[in-house]
Amino acid sequence: MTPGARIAAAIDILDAILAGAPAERELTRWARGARYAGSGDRAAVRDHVYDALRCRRSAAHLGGAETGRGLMLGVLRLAGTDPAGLFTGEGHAPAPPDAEESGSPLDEAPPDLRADCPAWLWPRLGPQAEAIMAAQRSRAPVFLRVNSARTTRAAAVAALAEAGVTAEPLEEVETALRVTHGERRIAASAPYQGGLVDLQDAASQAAVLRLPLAEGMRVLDYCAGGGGKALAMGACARLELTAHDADPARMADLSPRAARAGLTVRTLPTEALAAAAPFDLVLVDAPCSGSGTWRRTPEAKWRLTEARLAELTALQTEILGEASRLVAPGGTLAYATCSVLEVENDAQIASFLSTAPGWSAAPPWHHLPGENGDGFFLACLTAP
Ligand SMILES: C[S@@+](CC[C@H](N)C(=O)[O-])C[C@H]1O[C@@H](n2cnc3c(N)ncnc32)[C@H](O)[C@@H]1O
Repeated sequence: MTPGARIAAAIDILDAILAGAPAERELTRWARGARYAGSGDRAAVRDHVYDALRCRRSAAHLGGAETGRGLMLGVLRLAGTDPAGLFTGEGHAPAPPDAEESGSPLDEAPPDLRADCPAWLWPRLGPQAEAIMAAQRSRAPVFLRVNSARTTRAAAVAALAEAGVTAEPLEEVETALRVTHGERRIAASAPYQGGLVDLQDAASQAAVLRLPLAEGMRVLDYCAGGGGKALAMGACARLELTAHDADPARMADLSPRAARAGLTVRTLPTEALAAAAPFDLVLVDAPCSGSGTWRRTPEAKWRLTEARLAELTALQTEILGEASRLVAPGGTLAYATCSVLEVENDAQIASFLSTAPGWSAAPPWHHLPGENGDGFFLACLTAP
């Protein structure tokens, strides 16, 4: 495909996403129908689509319309590229821009638009709003977690290099590697297949390393999902690990993943939890807005509504109450989100403490999205 044809494909896909279709589904649908597209074309189209979704408000402003075409004109202008060189109308390239598509300058736009933040959310981000949203306008780095129970970072780097993946240790997080080349080769590589490394954001890894884990502890991952946090905890110390999720299908891959990592994780349904309690540590990696990870899932940024946020905070309050009843006396309830919103983080902890006599909390950890990982929040509460 020519560069112009790739942009034309991205325009069609973006139009479908703007009409409500999920981004991944649209990209897959397009790839199935575009047999002529090679892997380089598919990667380039995907990058165009995600670049446009991350910067949707500013791109629409610069491109003159919130349409696939407007977004792609805006994305090129954001990158300092004159769209006329690609919007040529030749072959499969989009038609040249007309006078109405010249867009408006960004420097006169309000700060929330320039930061690509939904307008209603801007006041809720507090004094760090600009830094939080600026970090989410570009692609996220890829991080791996080295399974420290099985190997070292140096050995993992060497094994990855043999598979064509270049990675370097991240100074700030002792288990993390930043992938600098060959990320598409990770899934098929021997160290990944053999459970020596796992894909996990560096902030999630740093959060797990902050948990008070010790040999022999009985630990429950209450919102386990695919089990990323359970596996990371299991690499920190020899634990008796239990995983639970309201949607058990989300844990379907957990047993084979655990086996690859050399761990055993028992999964339990809701009705079996009370009999299995108490646990020395219960981790609640709560369902949340994901506002600290929007550079990975930019469409979620635009789909979040005030009503959905209210639903999520009510669910978080309920989950904290349920999970707290499973913690042993003197044990730890660890509450985590990948959100940067106060209402999902500190406000939840304050509300829990106001209704749970005898519980105490250590100062929480706030991680802003940036070079060293996504936005993340962790609070460790001690049971009476
Ligand atoms: C942020 S995700 C967990 C990610 C996972 N811990 C990981 O590291 O990959 C939140 C999970 O909470 C689950 N969940 C939602 N409501 C729940 C509830 N009431 N009780 C337990 N799990 C719940 C969701 O199904 C989802 O898998």
